[in-house]
Order: sequence, then structure tokens, then C-alpha cells
Amino acid sequence: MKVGIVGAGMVGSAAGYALALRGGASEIVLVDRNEALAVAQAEDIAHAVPFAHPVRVRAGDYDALDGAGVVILAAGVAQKPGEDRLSLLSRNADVFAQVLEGVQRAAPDALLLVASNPVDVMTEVTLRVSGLSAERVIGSGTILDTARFRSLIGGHLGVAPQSVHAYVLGEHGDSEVLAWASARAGSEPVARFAAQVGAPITEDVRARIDEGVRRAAYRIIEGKGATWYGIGAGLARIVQAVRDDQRSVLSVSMVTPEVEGVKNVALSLPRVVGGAGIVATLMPELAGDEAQALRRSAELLGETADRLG
Ligand SMILES: NC(=O)C1=CN([C@@H]2O[C@H](COP(=O)(O)OP(=O)(O)OC[C@H]3O[C@@H](n4cnc5c(N)ncnc54)[C@H](O)[C@@H]3O)[C@@H](O)[C@H]2O)C=CC1
Ligand SMILES: CC(=O)C(=O)O
Repeated sequence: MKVGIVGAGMVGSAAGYALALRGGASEIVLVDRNEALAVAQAEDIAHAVPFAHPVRVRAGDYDALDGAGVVILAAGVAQKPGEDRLSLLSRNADVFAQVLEGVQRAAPDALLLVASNPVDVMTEVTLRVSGLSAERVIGSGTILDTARFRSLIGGHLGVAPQSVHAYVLGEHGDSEVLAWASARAGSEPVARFAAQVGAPITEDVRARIDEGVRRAAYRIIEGKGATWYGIGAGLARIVQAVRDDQRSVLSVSMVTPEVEGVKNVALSLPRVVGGAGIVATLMPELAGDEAQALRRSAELLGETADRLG
């Protein structure tokens, strides 16, 4: 499958690199308003291909997206140290107005995978502007936060994050909800697993993991200016689920008819992702405080999208 990436900065190029290493595409086309950057990123990624999977990597203009099955949207501005994701909205909505025109002219049948922040509201913007059906406009949402959650739980329990089944729900941002009540390690509720391995999940442990997930982006941006490896791998994972019609359960964002009483808001829940895009949505078991936090997250996203008009 041909995959387009619009925005060849840190996130777009990391997604291209991860796709090349995973063998997630037959062709990757990088598009950026900074053409020299797109050309340089494509050449650099192409030099990894002999160590990975056969894939043609090149830079191009929007016309080069013709025939793409998925287009990743990673163009726009990123957070500066201390800045939150929602503050990027109006600037990135303006960028998407230009970008989507070019993408849809060249690749009207492509499934759109939104990465730019604030990713949930940008997913809603993309749905509105593109006129595609909701299941074909996927936001990377909390795929990265879920990976951070699994990594920290796995580290505490001494098991691989791949053996942890736990999700972050709601906004990819400050109001996100770590769904502890439904978290499993192997087939066991995490608290029971933790007791068996002598590593109880105390209030302090929960608070440390919560902070570790919720503040990860702020810490990394403080340290190196941006985040890219985690989201690059997450975007490649979503593309592979689509390309191979895997029907994998991933926490991704889409405009959702109703969540905790809030209507038509884009946020993350565990969703089944396959060739047609998002083919089903799951509502995990939630504790009372988790359900309330999910409602607040949904309300915040709805109010933010409404303010954009
Ligand atoms: N969803 C997630 O989990 C994550 C999302 N992000 C977001 O991804 C976005 C990109 O971040 P970075 O790659 O670090 O930024 P970056 O600044 O490195 O790259 C952005 C690229 O977009 C290009 N661009 C800007 N306007 C354009 C236009 N009108 N047409 C075509 N290209 C245009 C720029 O030339 C630049 O190369 C940001 O909004 C950031 O917040 C970042 C990390 C994780
Ligand atoms: C920047 C961002 O959204 C993240 O790393 O979570």
C-alpha cells in the first residue's frame, strides 16, 4: 500500500522511518511546504531500507499522493516547552484547511490518519472539512498515551508492556483518563497480578504512573524540544492494522456519536481497526471516578471544538 505523509518534520519523518523498518508500506511519499526538508528526509529514510524491508521512499507534491491508501497528517506547529496541546488549535486548523484541499484533490479515496495536535479536535476538523465518513478519519488519539501507560505498568510489574492490556481514554492531552479498572496483565486484573508478584499498586504507585503518562510530553519537550519516536511507531502500527485488515484493538480517536452523555465529539476509546478504518468501538469497564473523568474530558473537547466554530 502507498502511504502519504504530509508534514515531514519530526513526527512525519519518524512515522516514515517506522513504516520502513516495520515493512508497513510498499511506497512512502513525503510532502511538506518545505520541499528541501521533505527531499532530505526521504533520502535519509531510504538509506535505512537496505537494512529493513523493500519500500520506495520519495518526496513529492500533493499530486504524488495519487493512489495512496492512507495519508498521515502531521503538518503544522508543535508545542513549545510548557505549552499545552489545545493552544495549537487555531494555527493547525488553518494549516489543515490548505493541506486537506491538496490531499483530497490527489487522493480522494485515502483514509486519513491525523497526528497533528490537538489531535482529537484536529480529527473533528478533518472530518468536517473532508466530508469523509467518520470511520475513515482516524486520529492517533491516545495510542501513544496507552503505550506510555503499558510501559510504566509493565515496568512496575516486571513484565513486558506487550503483556499489559490497559488503555488511556478521552483526550490525547491533559484531561485524559487512565482506565485502571479494566487494566489487565496477562489475563489478570493488574491489582491481582501485582499482589501475586509482590509489587502492589499502591496509591503512590498509581500517582507516579499517572504523572508519568500525563506529563510525558511536557518532560520530553523540555528535554529535547519535541517527541517523535513513540508517535512514529504508533502511527506505523495503525497503518499496518489498516493495510493488513488486522482488526486490531487500538486506542484511537474518531468523532463518536455519544460518550458518557456527550454527543459528537472526537476522542479515544479502544476501537477495532481494519481495512475499512474503524470498524467497531468498545466501552471498557470504568470505575465511577473514571466515568466522570471521561465525561469531563469529552465535555472539554466538545467545548473546544465548538469555540472553533
Ligand atoms: N498525536 C501525537 O501523539 C503527537 C502529535 N504531535 C504533533 O504533531 C505535529 C507535528 O509535530 P513535529 O513533527 O514535531 O513538528 P515539526 O515542526 O517538526 O514538523 C511540522 C512540519 O509541518 C510542515 N508544515 C507546516 N505547515 C504546512 C503546510 N501548510 N503544508 C505542508 N506542510 C506544512 C512544516 O514545514 C514542518 O516540516 C504537531 O502538531 C505536534 O504537536 C507530536 C507528537 C505526538
Ligand atoms: C507531543 C505529544 O502530543 C506527545 O508526545 O504526547
